[in-house]
Amino acid sequence: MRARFLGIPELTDVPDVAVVVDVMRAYTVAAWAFARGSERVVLAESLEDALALKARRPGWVTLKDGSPAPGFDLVNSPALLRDTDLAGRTVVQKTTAGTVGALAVKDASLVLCASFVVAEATARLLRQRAPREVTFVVTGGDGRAEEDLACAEYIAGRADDGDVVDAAPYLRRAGASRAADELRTGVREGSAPEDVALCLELDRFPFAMAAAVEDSLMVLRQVTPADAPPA
Ligand SMILES: O=C(O)[C@H](CS(=O)(=O)O)OP(=O)(O)O
Ligand SMILES: [Mg+2]
Repeated sequence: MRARFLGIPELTDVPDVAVVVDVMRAYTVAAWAFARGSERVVLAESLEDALALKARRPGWVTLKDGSPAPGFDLVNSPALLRDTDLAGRTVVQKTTAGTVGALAVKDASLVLCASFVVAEATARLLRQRAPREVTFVVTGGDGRAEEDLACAEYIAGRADDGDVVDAAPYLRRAGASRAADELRTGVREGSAPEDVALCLELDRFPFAMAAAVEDSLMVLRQVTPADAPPA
C-alpha cells in the first residue's frame, strides 16, 4: 500500500481511498458522538448550513469548534461531549479543519475519518480493502500539524504491518504538538483540560468511521471491521 500525506490545499485530484485525519479534535469528537449513541454525523459545509439543517430538522444536534454560539448545542470537545446522551440523534458538525478535509475528498470511493481513538479499526479496514494507494489528508496546519501527521503515519504503518508498529513515539509527537499545547493552556476556546488525554487514547473505540454523500450531504457513520485477521 503506497501512502501519500497531503494537506487540504495540496488535494488536486480525487483520491480513490482517503483517510482524513483530525486528532485534535474533530474525529476524536465524532467518535465520542458515536460512542454516546449518535446514529450519524453530518459534516456541514459552513456554520450557516449547519444552522439551516437544524432549522429544518429541530431534532438534529449542532456542534461547532471554537466558542459556544447561538443555535449550536455542543462544542468540539471530547471532554465536554462525553457525558451527553446522543442516542439515535443526528449530529451536525462544522469545524475549521476536520470537516473541511472530508468535504474536500467527498468524491473518493472510500473516505475514512480517523484519529488515534479509532486507529486500529481504521488500519484494519485498510488491510481488508488492500488498496494500491491511500491518500492521508493531514487536516491541521495545511498538512503540517504534528498530531495529525503522527496519527496518519501510525495508521499507514499499522495498515501495512499490523502489530509491529510501536505507538509510543507517535503519541509522544502528538502530545508535544502545538494543538496539544493550545488545548492544555486553554488557548483554544470550547475546550476542557482533559481534551488532550482523550485525544491520545489509542484504540479507545472498536469502530472506524466512513463518510459518504447521502442526499447531497456528507454523512459520517461508524463501521465495524469484520473480525478477520490482517491480510
Ligand atoms: O476544535 C479544534 O480543536 C480545531 C479548531 S482550530 O482548527 O484549531 O481552529 O478544529 P478541528 O477542525 O477539530 O481541528
Ligand atoms: Mg485539528
